[in-house]
Amino acid sequence: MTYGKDAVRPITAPAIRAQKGQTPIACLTAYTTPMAQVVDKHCDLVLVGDSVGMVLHGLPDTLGVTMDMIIMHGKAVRRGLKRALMVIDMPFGTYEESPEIAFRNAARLMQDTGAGAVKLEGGVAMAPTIAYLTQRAIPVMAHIGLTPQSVNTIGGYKVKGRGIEAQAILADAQAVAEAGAFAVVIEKVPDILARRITAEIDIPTIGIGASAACDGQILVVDDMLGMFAEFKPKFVKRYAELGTDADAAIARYAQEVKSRAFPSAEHIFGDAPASVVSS
Ligand SMILES: Nc1nc(=O)c2c([nH]1)NC[C@@H]1CN(c3ccc(C(=O)N[C@@H](CCC(=O)O)C(=O)O)cc3)CN21
Ligand SMILES: CC(C)C(=O)C(=O)O
Ligand SMILES: [Mg+2]
Repeated sequence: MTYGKDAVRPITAPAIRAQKGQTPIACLTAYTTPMAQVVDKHCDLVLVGDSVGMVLHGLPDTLGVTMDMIIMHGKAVRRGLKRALMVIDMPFGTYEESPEIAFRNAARLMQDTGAGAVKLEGGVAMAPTIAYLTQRAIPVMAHIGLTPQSVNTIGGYKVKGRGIEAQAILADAQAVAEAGAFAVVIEKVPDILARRITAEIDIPTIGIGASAACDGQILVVDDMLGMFAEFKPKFVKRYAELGTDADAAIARYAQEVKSRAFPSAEHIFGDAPASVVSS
């Protein structure tokens, strides 16, 4: 191991921040080593999202995701990365209470997984926490608009920032930029609002269901690969249909086992000594 060198991915939080107004920032989630390896080849930023709870653990929302759960996936992702910045979501309940508690948990996430930054949900209300962390060596990505950990107070995963609510979302964007976030995810808001925010703040905006004008885009990798079959929000573009492919492959396998078509000669080992097999 090269001292000091292998620890930092070539793409750092300040490098992402410097992409503002330059070429768009390509981001995806990953939760496992093999997926992280593929995303690392092509994307600038890999998010270990708390969506892992819904996508891989069958939870109904992201609120049940724990530190231990996200740390396990973070360690796996870290092993697959050579280049991209690794960002890890702070789970619900691990940062809202106070900046001090947020620091304790963010430091643990970075120490245990090797992530280069954390992400947390919230705008104006979380600005003091974002400032506290960034002033203490923890790069923070903010997340505004639709914040899935607030599903119970919002009452669903609807578009945010239509009508007068747009003012509050713009204030959130300005607050997190002012507090020192190196980038901000903007989820499920009208195109015109995401455009205006992107034009008005000096940190990169990363859109998900937001606008092509954002400084970057993010999706849940399982969604864009069509692996998470039942989840089809408007903002997800399907670049593959791996869920359908898996269904067909597994159906064929089960049928071939039952008909003894599998395994065939090419999958079995020959030449046991006659003394063993004859009786
Ligand atoms: N697989 C997956 N992809 C995601 O993008 C994602 C997660 N999981 N889990 C965490 C959050 C939750 N997110 C969500 C969840 C639902 C919708 C959504 O559009 N749901 C409904 C509409 C609901 C409504 O309008 O009230 C839909 O039509 O799909 C959007 C983002 C985004 N994040
Ligand atoms: C959808 C992205 C932005 C996220 O927060 C997650 O995957 O948890
Ligand atoms: Mg998340």
